[in-house]
Amino acid sequence: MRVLVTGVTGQVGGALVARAAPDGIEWLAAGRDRLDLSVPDAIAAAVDALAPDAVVNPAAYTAVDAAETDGETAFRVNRDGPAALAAACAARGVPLIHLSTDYVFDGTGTRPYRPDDPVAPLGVYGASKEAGERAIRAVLDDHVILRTAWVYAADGRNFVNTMLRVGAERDELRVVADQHGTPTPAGDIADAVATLLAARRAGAAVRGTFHYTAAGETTWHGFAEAIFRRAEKHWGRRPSVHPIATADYPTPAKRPAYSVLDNSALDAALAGVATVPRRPWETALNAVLDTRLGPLTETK
Ligand SMILES: NC(=O)C1=CN([C@@H]2O[C@H](COP(=O)(O)OP(=O)(O)OC[C@H]3O[C@@H](n4cnc5c(N)ncnc54)[C@H](OP(=O)(O)O)[C@@H]3O)[C@@H](O)[C@H]2O)C=CC1
Ligand SMILES: Cc1cn([C@H]2C[C@H](O)[C@@H](COP(=O)(O)OP(=O)(O)O[C@H]3O[C@@H](C)C(=O)[C@@H](O)[C@H]3O)O2)c(=O)[nH]c1=O
Ligand SMILES: [Mg+2]
Repeated sequence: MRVLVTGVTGQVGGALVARAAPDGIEWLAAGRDRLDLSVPDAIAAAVDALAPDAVVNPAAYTAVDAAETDGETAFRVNRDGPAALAAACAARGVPLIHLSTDYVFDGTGTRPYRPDDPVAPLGVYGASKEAGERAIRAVLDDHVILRTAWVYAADGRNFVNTMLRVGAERDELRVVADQHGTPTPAGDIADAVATLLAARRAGAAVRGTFHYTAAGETTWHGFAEAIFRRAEKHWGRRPSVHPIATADYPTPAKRPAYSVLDNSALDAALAGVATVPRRPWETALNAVLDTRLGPLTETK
């Protein structure tokens, strides 16, 4: 089974193609040079040229604040590109696994969001991703939309690397403590996608919208504290992180106050076929930080 993977310079796409493909699966890595989501008219030809048996689409416009003033690009990349990709999959009769986000929710929920809970994005990025989900559902039955959240990897533009950069320079940081979610490593998402593909190859017909994150929940403040708890073992110092309210950290885009995702639908869909790998968020974070900062020694 030849699996076309987009966004291979990004966190999730990069983790996927860096990972050994499951038995019988071969990755076809397609960067922006081979498949540009902002040129929807060229997508069918790009897919035909690669002739995949399945497509995974982690490529996206992910700059949440920039999207507020560049909605045209965000919608082209996050809605029109995926729509064309889904149409190309439909024409070839192959499935699409598409990545989406917790930012499709408005954050007024009081229990973890289920895949069929109503969406109401607060910002342009979330709206463009939500529009992409709808566009895929409209043209391709054989799809999996996998929403995840708060993604990071040792390399990449993410909150962990922002905190490490700023925390290396300053002794005090201020981080919002009233937005709740679940930090999730790109490598774990890649493992979940690989599990889905292997299940698919074994004949399981998993279709629809699902959630996948690490286990547990925290706030951006709690995430920052955990980052520095581990970094201290490497650095021998620890900056203090002051909890603040969202109102005290103004950003162009509004973000959900609560976007914890209920993962049980995915586990249920794969029950009896495969176990979806999932670690507690802080266990996963510590492993990624040790990769990023080097091995711990006894003396540190
Ligand atoms: N990052 C996060 O915190 C979260 C991400 N998600 C979703 O998960 C998925 C993966 O995110 P992540 O890996 O973190 O994203 P990254 O921001 O790390 O990478 C984005 C990727 O998309 C590619 N890309 C951007 N524009 C285009 C385009 N016009 N044509 C082709 N490729 C393009 C980039 O390529 P290039 O290097 O050329 O720019 C890059 O490879 C996305 O769908 C995202 O919406 C969901 C929740 C949280
Ligand atoms: C750097 C920094 C951020 N913050 C706040 C701002 C914001 O509310 C929160 C997170 O900021 P970031 O900009 O790093 O994260 P953000 O870009 O909002 O991350 C999102 O990216 C997209 C792609 C997704 O799909 C989401 O799941 C989510 O991961 O932390 C502080 O309070 N203090 C700080 O020093
Ligand atoms: Mg950001």
